[in-house]
Amino acid sequence: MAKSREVEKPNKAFGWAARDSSGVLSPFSFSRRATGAKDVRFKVIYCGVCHSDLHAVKNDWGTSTYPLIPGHEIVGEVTEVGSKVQKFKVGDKVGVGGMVGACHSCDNCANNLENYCSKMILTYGVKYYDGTITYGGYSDTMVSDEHFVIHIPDNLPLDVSAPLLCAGITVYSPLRFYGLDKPGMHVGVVGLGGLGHVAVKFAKAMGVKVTVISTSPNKKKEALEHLGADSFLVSKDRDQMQAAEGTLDGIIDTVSAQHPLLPLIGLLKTQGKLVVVGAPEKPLELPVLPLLMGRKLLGGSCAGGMKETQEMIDFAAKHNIIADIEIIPIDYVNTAMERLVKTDVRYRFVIDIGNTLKSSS
Ligand SMILES: NC(=O)c1ccc[n+]([C@@H]2O[C@H](COP(=O)([O-])OP(=O)(O)OC[C@H]3O[C@@H](n4cnc5c(N)ncnc54)[C@H](O)[C@@H]3O)[C@@H](O)[C@H]2O)c1
Ligand SMILES: [Zn+2]
Ligand SMILES: [Zn+2]
Repeated sequence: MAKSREVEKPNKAFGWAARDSSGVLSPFSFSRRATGAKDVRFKVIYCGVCHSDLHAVKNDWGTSTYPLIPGHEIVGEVTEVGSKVQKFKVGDKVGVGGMVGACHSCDNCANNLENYCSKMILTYGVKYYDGTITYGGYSDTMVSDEHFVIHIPDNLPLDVSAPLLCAGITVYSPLRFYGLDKPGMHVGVVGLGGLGHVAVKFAKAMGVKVTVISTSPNKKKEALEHLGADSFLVSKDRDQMQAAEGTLDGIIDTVSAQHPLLPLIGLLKTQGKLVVVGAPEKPLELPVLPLLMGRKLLGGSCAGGMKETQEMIDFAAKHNIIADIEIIPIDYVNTAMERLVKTDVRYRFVIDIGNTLKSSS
């Protein structure tokens, strides 16, 4: 008996948390629940810095609670599994993305769309079933129900695959769902940041022709020569935009701030699809007539279900798709956030949690 009570005691954990909407992160001690029967516990080795982490620490969406430990591109190595865990064993390389819970009984869950379950539990900043608050991956350990844990294939290094757990699935899922994955199609990617740069790589691996649409020509050479895009449009250059009107089957719009949709709708062919995945805090203006005139479609998409997330990672492993990252120590994270505001990153910050996050206690 004494032993089982001991096992149920929460474990000490350590991370970096924002305490208020200044968004400044600092060391924070907390606890993680004991490993339950269906839980996987792992040592966090790397965690990506998603722009959503920045929105969250600054309470851009008005939903944040503090202290808030961000991070939902979490990878590491399994240190303990519960008695009923079937898919994982100690030593496995694993990852957790944006969610750690769902109801498992609604239509969305039945269709492997846990990400759209009304009871979906985010990886950080919300209440878990046991009443505790979820904390993200800017921390030393992670505990999650095995259903929300992803196997990282052996040929994918952990640091460059961490961003796939959010950025990767967020662009892979709409490319598949909206049918923008057919060889020979022509797809635009707007915003060449964390999401955008992996969108280019996934679309190219699907055999799609890719045009990057960016506000400035700064990233043109890299987009074409390094990321493999076929063409590059500067959205502020009217002549270029006009010449490209009606050429795209679809667009994945990853822009994190307010921006005009009209020029993007103009780039679509008849029946083309504009898919918005960026999450600006303010509403975007939607000009309806240009949609009607071309029977065009505007859609959204949020991350992806667990089955599709594993499929995405396996696809990435097969096609050698990895994120382009800048590895940073944890004590650089506030500077990294400031640089993210200025879009000064190529193309994802990844925190070296394993080597640099040390508990002061
Ligand atoms: N739908 C989802 O499930 C989901 C998942 C992850 C991230 N997001 C959201 O997607 C957005 C992008 O995330 P990210 O991590 O790739 O961010 P990022 O900062 O790495 O990239 C954002 C890109 O948008 C560009 N941009 C910023 N402001 C712009 C403007 N006013 N006009 C044109 N371009 C502009 C930047 O140059 C950059 O290339 C964020 O809003 C994030 O919260 C959504
Ligand atoms: Zn994210
Ligand atoms: Zn559900």
